[in-house]
Amino acid sequence: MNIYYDENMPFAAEFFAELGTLTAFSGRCLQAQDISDADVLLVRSISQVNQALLKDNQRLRFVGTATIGVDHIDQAYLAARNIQFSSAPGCNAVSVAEYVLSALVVLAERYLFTLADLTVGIVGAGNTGSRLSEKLSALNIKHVLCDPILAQNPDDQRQYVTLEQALECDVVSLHVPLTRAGEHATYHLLDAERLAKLSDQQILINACRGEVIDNAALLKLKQQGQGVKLVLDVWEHEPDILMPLIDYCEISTAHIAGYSLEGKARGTEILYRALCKQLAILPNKQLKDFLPVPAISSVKINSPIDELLLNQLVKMVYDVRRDDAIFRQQINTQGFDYIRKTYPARREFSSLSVALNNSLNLAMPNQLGFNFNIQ
Ligand SMILES: NC(=O)C1=CN([C@@H]2O[C@H](COP(=O)(O)OP(=O)(O)OC[C@H]3O[C@@H](n4cnc5c(N)ncnc54)[C@H](O)[C@@H]3O)[C@@H](O)[C@H]2O)C=CC1
Ligand SMILES: O=C(O)C(=O)[C@H](O)COP(=O)(O)O
Repeated sequence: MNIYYDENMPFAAEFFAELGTLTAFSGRCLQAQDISDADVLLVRSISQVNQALLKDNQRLRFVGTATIGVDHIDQAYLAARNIQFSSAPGCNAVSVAEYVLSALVVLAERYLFTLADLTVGIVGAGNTGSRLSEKLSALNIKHVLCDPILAQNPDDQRQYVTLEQALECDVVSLHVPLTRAGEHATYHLLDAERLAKLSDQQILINACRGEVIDNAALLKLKQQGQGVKLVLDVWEHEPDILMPLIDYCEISTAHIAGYSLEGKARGTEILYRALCKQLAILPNKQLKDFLPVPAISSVKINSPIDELLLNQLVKMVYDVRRDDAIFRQQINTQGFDYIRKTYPARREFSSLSVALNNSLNLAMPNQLGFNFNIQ
């Protein structure tokens, strides 16, 4: 069985070598002739999987994308050809939530505000939005959810607000899929009219898909003095992004919000399990056997935990300023994809054990994700 996989898929060899002959490819420039003899194709978000890519292949049985987003996959075409498909729902949701939290911590320090005074509007309350909600709850940060699709689900007991209400919050964080049609289409959800209503007291974070914000309209508004503070991880037309927008960002990064090692590798693991199921074999490998020991795995806290201390912990595991600095330094010389391909290993909060003194700390903010324990 010929298995072709994106070279930017951690532990692909460890998971898949037993199942077939492996060939790695570079995702952005993948072409039909490269995969004409593939039985299994494993991609990431930068490969468009459609009729044009698959036209020379008559034997493909399985396509997997090690990502949450599926806007690069023509699922109707795969179904019409009876090719099994799997994505990796939720694989890097924690990573995205930790990116947003790190950005908020950095901006709180930059502008001297207290996170607990903020209200965050989470637009899209699926996996990434929900993980963010849990972490904000742990920090007592008020937040509201906007998700008109989940709001219709009688089994979902959460309270929802409208998009216009979410856009009035101190922080607006976008967590929707990119959809171009239908009642809840998200393409240019934040168009010129909605963007114009945001003020310089607000923070707008986009770590879902660039096309959810009209980037040209945003740039025009910024050039006219629009003050909203921007955190952009995703951009329209990646990798050929609207470069002048970078200078108007507080934090700008190269679509790496979901790039924790755990997040990327969970995507590989989910596809391994899906392929095993398709082949009717029992999976015998798991991610925890491959993840390296983190550089810093434990710390001890000797005072009561408060917001400042928690902010320090967040930055210790992931400080988004590093990614922002690399982006600004390398985007002109190396380009968008190079920054992503050479992304250093970044671990999730759960990789850090935090020992607390029980007599000083009555409650542990477990939902934040650190591995708290009492000593
Ligand atoms: N920057 C990055 O590295 C990453 C970006 N993403 C992007 O984030 C997106 C969201 O990820 P998940 O939360 O895991 O997906 P999900 O599918 O679990 O949740 C998305 C939620 O958005 C809601 N939604 C859809 N249209 C909406 C609208 N018009 N208004 C409000 N809510 C709407 C859906 O009902 C759903 O609950 C992905 O589709 C992907 O494009 C995901 C992972 C990493
Ligand atoms: O999971 C998603 O959806 C994402 O946006 C991924 O983090 C994108 O990573 P690549 O697939 O572009 O490496």
